[in-house]
Amino acid sequence: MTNPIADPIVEVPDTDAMTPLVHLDSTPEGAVTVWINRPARKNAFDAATIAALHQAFETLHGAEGVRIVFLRGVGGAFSAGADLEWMKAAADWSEDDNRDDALGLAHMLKALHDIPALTVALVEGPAFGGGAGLVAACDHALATADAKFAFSEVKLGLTPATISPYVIAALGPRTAKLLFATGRVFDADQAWSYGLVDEVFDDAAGLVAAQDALVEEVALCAPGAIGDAKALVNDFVGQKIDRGLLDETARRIARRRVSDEGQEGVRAFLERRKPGWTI
Ligand SMILES: CC(C)(COP(=O)([O-])OP(=O)([O-])OC[C@H]1O[C@@H](n2cnc3c(N)ncnc32)[C@H](O)[C@@H]1OP(=O)([O-])[O-])[C@@H](O)C(=O)NCCC(=O)NCCSC(=O)C[C@@](C)(O)CC(=O)[O-]
Repeated sequence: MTNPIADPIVEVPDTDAMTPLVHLDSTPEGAVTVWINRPARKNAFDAATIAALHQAFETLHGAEGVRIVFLRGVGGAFSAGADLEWMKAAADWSEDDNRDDALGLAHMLKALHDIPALTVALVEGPAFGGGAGLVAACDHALATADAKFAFSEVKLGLTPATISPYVIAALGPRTAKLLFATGRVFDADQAWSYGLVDEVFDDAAGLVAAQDALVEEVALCAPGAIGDAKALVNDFVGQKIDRGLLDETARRIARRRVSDEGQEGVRAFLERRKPGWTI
């Protein structure tokens, strides 16, 4: 597979420009940052933003050498969830047309969930509704102390439907029910206690330092092995430990043992040298 991100270094805008809606920014260590760029709408996503995010996430499925993917909002807000102007327009459509439209969001979230690299949300400011859903759909989340969260859908007469599988997995059913039913706003420390956020930092500088440390840490690891390790969790969560699962786990380590990465990593350890990953 070749890296489909031909020219991934994109300057991150400091303006309120509404296009392009999503930027990919990458480093030689295999770290990619996906920026949601609708700061004038607090990075709320409409159909076009969802399509752009979906495309970015799909691109990362086939991108060789990508070890870690960060998701961040331009302008100090993570995301205010579904664009309510877009939702309002959808009121004129039939229920079936609304379902087809909502499937776009459901598929975008699944594409994020399925990225082989470790995905990390970097949350500053509001992450409301579907924005908090994006945080839950990532594997890991870091936040600044000013971050605030809400599953505010019920206050709008809606439900957090397409995001719910990821939120329930991250928070567990009891907390998810409470937060879904009240729509209450909660802060970064509360998000940490609920398991939606893994670490809280005083400010954006602390967030970026933690981001850099993670990039350095995963740069030592084989990118293909990271993808396979993450797939173990996605594929085996909740599975019964039966004969079929034992066979599957043995098949997965066998595949790694015969891989170039597996052979190079073990050889390098025994030869007391750093492994030379090809990417
Ligand atoms: C985010 C804060 C706290 C920031 O609060 P703030 O910092 O005080 O900023 P603000 O409220 O002044 O917002 C700045 C601008 O962004 C706009 N804006 C802001 N949010 C949206 C939005 N979602 N859609 C469209 N526009 C939005 C807002 O209208 C305003 O526009 P301006 O007046 O400058 O022209 C506040 O704006 C707010 O409460 N926004 C609504 C957040 C919300 O309830 N989101 C849930 C959306 S429903 C959803 O996500 C459904 C989904 C996806 O979960 C369904 C499913 O799971 O299937």
